[in-house]
Amino acid sequence: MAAIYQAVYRRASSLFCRLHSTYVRKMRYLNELKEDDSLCRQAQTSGAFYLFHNLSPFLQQVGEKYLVPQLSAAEMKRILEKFKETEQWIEKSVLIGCSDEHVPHFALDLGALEKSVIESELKGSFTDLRKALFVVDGKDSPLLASAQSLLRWHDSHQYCSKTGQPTQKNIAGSKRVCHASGIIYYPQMSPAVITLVSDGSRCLLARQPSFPQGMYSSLSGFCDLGENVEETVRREVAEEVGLEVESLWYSASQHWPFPSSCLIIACHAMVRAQQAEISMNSLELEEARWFALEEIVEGLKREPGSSKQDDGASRE
Ligand SMILES: NC(=O)c1ccc[n+]([C@@H]2O[C@H](COP(=O)([O-])OP(=O)(O)OC[C@H]3O[C@@H](n4cnc5c(N)ncnc54)[C@H](O)[C@@H]3O)[C@@H](O)[C@H]2O)c1
Ligand SMILES: [Mg+2]
Repeated sequence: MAAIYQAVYRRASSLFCRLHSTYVRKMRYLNELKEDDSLCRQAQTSGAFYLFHNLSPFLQQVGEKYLVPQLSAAEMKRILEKFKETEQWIEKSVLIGCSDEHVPHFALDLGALEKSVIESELKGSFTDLRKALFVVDGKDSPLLASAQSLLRWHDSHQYCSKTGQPTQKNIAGSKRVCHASGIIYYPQMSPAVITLVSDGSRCLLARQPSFPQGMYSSLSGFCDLGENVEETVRREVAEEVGLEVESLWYSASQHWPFPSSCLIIACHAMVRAQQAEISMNSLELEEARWFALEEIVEGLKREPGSSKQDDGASRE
């Protein structure tokens, strides 16, 4: 009987593997880790850890490259022992993904421990996220951005906004609960739009006062409560440059960690060439003007950092 059961089980598991792609199995596994504290606690013992210090990610320079190292649970234990800290620290970490082989990835902020000791122990440095995003491999950027956003959210949601009592995170860090009121808090992000406005032959770019010298960007703005994406694009273009959008369409979207977690929705918008006179809102913008295609092509040829203040430090 047991042999039949085993055969049926093996057949069912191989069917599951064949029916579901690596991606589907990975997403289901991550979802299980978020829902099941004991499974996630177990996963931490074999996980890989990305380190942060006061929200700055840990990088290692190898030759010209900047790597984002993953530490094993054993290496984490060794580092924490240096500080006479217990492994309980590991429970402060948050789940940020997993490999195709289901090795779970966690992020942990060691901001309460001496930065220089960790840096010299691990031969690397904690680097401001804006600078890190300019130097790491492109595939690591989304990971650093979303890990920092999640760590930032936990750091600023330690207390229930209704009762004032401490909130507790689940092991994965996908939510926090106030046990006094039963309120569950989920990580938040703010939707925002970024819009390339065109009059058919030129496109409109602008500068905020905080931008590094020489940097222009398309218009952006946060969605107001109750607005859809189209309404936000029309309002922001009207508010910032005094133009009426005639038509618009969605282009792409990405998570953006500044000033804190945003979902940036990129759109194209057209205005009538006959009504393209800019009336800039100088409370928000320092400069806004139309650019011809040749100017954009020329500008894109410039190396990042070629202007004196362009270190990305004040970039939005
Ligand atoms: N990638 C880029 O080139 C680029 C360029 C510009 C802006 N951005 C991003 O676009 C987003 C919108 O930026 P913006 O400055 O144009 O917005 P904005 O035009 O809506 O103006 C910012 C102001 O909106 C208010 N605001 C409303 N909701 C807010 C929220 N959830 N968070 C913070 N402020 C809020 C604040 O008063 C803030 O000063 C930001 O995340 C910014 O970092 C990206
Ligand atoms: Mg704006």
